[in-house]
Amino acid sequence: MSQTLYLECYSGISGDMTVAALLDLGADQSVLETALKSLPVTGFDIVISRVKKAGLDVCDFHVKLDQDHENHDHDMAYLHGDHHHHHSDEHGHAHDDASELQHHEQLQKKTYSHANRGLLEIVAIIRQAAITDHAKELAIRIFSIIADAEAKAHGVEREQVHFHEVGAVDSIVDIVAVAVCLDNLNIREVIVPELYEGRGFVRCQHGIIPIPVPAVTHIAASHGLNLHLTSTEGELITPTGAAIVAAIKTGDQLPKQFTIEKTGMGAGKRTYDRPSLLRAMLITDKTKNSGGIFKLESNIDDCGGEILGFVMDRLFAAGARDVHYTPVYMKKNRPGYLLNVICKKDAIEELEQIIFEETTTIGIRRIQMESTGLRRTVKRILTSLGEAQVKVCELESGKRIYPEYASVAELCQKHRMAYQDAYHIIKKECEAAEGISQRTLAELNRFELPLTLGPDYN
Ligand SMILES: O=C([S-])c1cc(C(=O)S)c[n+]([C@@H]2O[C@H](COP(=O)(O)O)[C@@H](O)[C@H]2O)c1
Ligand code: NI
Repeated sequence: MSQTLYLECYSGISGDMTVAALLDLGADQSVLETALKSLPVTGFDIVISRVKKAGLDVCDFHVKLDQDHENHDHDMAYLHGDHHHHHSDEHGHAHDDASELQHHEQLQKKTYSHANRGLLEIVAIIRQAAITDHAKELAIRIFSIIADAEAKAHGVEREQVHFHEVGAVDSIVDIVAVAVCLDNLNIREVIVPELYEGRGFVRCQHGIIPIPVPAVTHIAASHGLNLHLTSTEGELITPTGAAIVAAIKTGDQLPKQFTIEKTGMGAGKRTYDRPSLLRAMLITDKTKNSGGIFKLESNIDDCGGEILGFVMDRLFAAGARDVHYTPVYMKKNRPGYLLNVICKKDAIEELEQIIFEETTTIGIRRIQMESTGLRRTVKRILTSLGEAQVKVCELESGKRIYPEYASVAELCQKHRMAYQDAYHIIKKECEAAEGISQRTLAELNRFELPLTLGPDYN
């Protein structure tokens, strides 16, 4: 069964935090390790461990790079210190013709080592990995979102974007790992209400850039992400984190009522004034699974009574909770009927097919509704007239018994009695069998009205 993931981003989000949170939620570590070994990329190793964050036991996913591939991603002095930039070149992102040629040569190779990759090379790397098509498609989607944001930030075409930090080995590993873990957990719905972000400036290979960094603002703008700015000094949302959310988010509203099946916590590497944590939860939407009901509606002015009677029977037989018609005056003053069908979500498809097949309608409206129901049990109780089927409903003030129509009608026929008489006997005897005693007037007085009614209450 597919699951709903809720990402709680109170300390922002990055690639490694997401992988760690998903592993903590139960993504298969050996599946991930096999997937990452199949990447045609050298110079890295992964370490999965437990660390403490604000005293909490949290999963950590670390991509260990060899010396040739090391960057400053987790070096707070480099990111936020005022020492001089390590790299003298503030390189742009556009390819010239020569580097374009070099790219295409490299696409032919089976392994890739340099850090300044373009989207085409990264896609080629992902395609060669031994991972599912769904995971490949997801990883490519995340990188494409980053490529579009980088293109906007640096004023170049998407194909000319040359990734630096975000195209380095650790980013490829993080993004492929996120895709493999989500696929492994069979997650199809993802709710991310908001992303908390810090403020100030951060150093990257181009120089010192404002927070949220441009790649993040472009991703947030193009994909409707809700940002929540805080007074924390520093970058809480990385471009990779924002792109992951943009690629997988299916909603930003948590259901009104849900249960938590599992929680996972992933550690971030950077230290700020708040613990660097990403909390992920697998949740079940209780409004969908229990009270979630729908009304199907259709106005019909050109369909005979026999057909409407017949379709009602078919709808009930196919699982409709209720079916009824309301007489209406439609356009051009035509008398017609409004067909109302109440049903559960999983019955919608079949019921709509029946309505289209049987009636002349060419459109059905669908409305999701909320409902409240009393707890009820259907019981068969032995009475002096025979066995009767009743519904026993529970209210705060006590139980109520409702004899079922078909059962009362059967006993009426058997004893040649009037319906009301049989109903009365069955109800009384079933109430006694269920221990429902006759209540006094004081017990029944729920509106706190005077017990002796005055002359105004005629
Ligand atoms: O590498 C590039 S081009 C780059 C661009 C930007 C822009 O916002 S533009 C920002 N950064 C910084 O790189 C690190 C790593 O990001 P990951 O997404 O790979 O974790 C981060 O601090 C970015 O702000 C790089
Ligand atoms: Ni950039």
